[in-house]
Amino acid sequence: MEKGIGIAGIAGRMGTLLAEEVRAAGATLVGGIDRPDATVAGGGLFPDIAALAAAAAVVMDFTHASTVQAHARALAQAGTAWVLGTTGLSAEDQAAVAEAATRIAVVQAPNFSPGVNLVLALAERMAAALPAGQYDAEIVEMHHRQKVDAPSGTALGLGHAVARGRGVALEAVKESGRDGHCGARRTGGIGFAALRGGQVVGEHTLLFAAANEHISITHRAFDRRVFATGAVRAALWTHGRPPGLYSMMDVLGMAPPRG
Ligand SMILES: NC(=O)C1=CN([C@@H]2O[C@H](COP(=O)(O)OP(=O)(O)OC[C@H]3O[C@@H](n4cnc5c(N)ncnc54)[C@H](OP(=O)(O)O)[C@@H]3O)[C@@H](O)[C@H]2O)C=CC1
Ligand SMILES: O=C(O)C1=N[C@H](C(=O)O)C[C@H](O)C1
Repeated sequence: MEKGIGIAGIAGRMGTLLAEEVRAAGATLVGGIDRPDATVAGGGLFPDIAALAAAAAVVMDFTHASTVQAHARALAQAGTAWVLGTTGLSAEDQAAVAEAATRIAVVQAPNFSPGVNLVLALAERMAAALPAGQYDAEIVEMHHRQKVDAPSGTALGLGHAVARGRGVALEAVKESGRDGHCGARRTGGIGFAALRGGQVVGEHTLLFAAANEHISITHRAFDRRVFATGAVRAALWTHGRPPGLYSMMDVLGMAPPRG
């Protein structure tokens, strides 16, 4: 990779670790963008995403959903690959990601840990095997008090995996933020609950609750570094990759072959 790796959000919780992991992988860190007065450990602080995109072969992006549409345009224009970890995207943001992916390689994942991606694959298989009329699917997540979006991107990813397994669209069956007289649970609904507190790195449980048994699968991240090493792996994987919207499953070799 001639130009090296850039980081959007380089001074943030993830950005700081990403910079360390780029160096640990023996790759070149060109620098990143963040708030103008940010201190960056290694590489330069670029004035904006266009300048970073011009200098880097790939940008790892862990910022805020409000940046996504501008970053999509700048990276597509520069022909720079994009590893997108930011969560909380709107439908319009997601459309901008898909548009960029017609021109550049984009690896988008709500969670870059190998363990969560295995859980996502298992979730789809479990949902396909357990009748929706008997097994109520509930997704519970907990994160640190600073997290700004809910449910987490990973929780939504789990919801989509369950919905795929059941052959339905998540939007049609999602039950989020129950409060007050919300009525009885809908058959086939996929429920979400988000807890926030302390410095929890990220915990996700998918529960299938039937009348006579419960099955649950839980992932706990103890250190953000697990996301950072996965994202650097994804960034290196983009080298020479044709335009397209890829997932961490593609990077891990767990995705079904593309038709
Ligand atoms: N996919 C995955 O595996 C993971 C995804 N995430 C996601 O990554 C994102 C970031 O998380 P985290 O690192 O904890 O958050 P932080 O708030 O610690 O870091 C984000 C950084 O981006 C900066 N930033 C925000 N907007 C801009 C902008 N317009 N231009 C330049 N810099 C900007 C912030 O600056 P300022 O503080 O001034 O706003 C901050 O320094 C979240 O969406 C989170 O959900 C997190 C962990 C793993
Ligand atoms: O904001 C975080 O911290 C995390 N965000 C991601 C998400 O929304 O799923 C991944 C991880 O759980 C940490």
